[in-house]
Amino acid sequence: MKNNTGLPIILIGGGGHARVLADILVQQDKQIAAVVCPEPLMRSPLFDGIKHLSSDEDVRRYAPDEVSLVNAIGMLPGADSRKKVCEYFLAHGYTFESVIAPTATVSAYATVKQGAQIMSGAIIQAGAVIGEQTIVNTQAVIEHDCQIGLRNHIAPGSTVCGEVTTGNDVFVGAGATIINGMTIGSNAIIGAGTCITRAVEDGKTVRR
Ligand SMILES: CC(=O)SCCNC(=O)CCNC(=O)[C@H](O)C(C)(C)COP(=O)(O)OP(=O)(O)OC[C@H]1O[C@@H](n2cnc3c(N)ncnc32)[C@H](O)[C@@H]1OP(=O)(O)O
Repeated sequence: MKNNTGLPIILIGGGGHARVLADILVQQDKQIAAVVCPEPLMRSPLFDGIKHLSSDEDVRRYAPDEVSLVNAIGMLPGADSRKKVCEYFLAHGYTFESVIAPTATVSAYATVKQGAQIMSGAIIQAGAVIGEQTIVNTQAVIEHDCQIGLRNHIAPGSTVCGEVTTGNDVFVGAGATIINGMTIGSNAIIGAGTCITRAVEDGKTVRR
């Protein structure tokens, strides 16, 4: 019941993304020590028997070398809670665990950076780099040699073709396609179902 750092895991967040992550961690026989959520936890067998902490300050009763964190707050356009949690705990010396679902396919020649989350059925091809804290969600495809920045969310079913570069805090909506070689600026939002055929500037929202 250990994770890959050998430390018990604290899940920061108790919503839908947290339950999907908990499902993966349980499948991998990893130890979830606690879930942090200011509201009462949704009744779910996934959280049975797991300690409920209600604030980030509660986490600080654990020393940074006693636990490993998983950022279980989802990322939707315009919401910055995931980013704030990340910055707060890194500043206090904690480490975020990466999560790679057993059904994800990650090339041995790809790089998945610290705290990234590769969800069920996602595919990461050779030469791709997935930035820290980025979510590659269910069945998303990151093709060869893409450079995906820090804290992106590549939502379910989206396709990022070869040699695409994204900045930081980019959101790529469900089912979107980015054709090969494109550059997507930091904080850009790509609407669900959009096909991107031109570069997208920092902070731009593009929809169909
Ligand atoms: C596990 C998970 O569930 S992960 C979550 C995955 N979720 C997603 O991928 C959702 C991504 N979000 C979107 O695509 C959003 O709609 C955004 C961010 C592009 C736009 O959001 P907003 O600016 O708030 O748009 P809003 O909802 O107000 O809609 C404005 C108009 O644009 C339309 N619109 C919204 N999104 C899209 C889209 N992706 N493509 C085409 N039209 C859209 C709306 O129908 C609406 O049209 P109307 O004025 O004719 O009624």
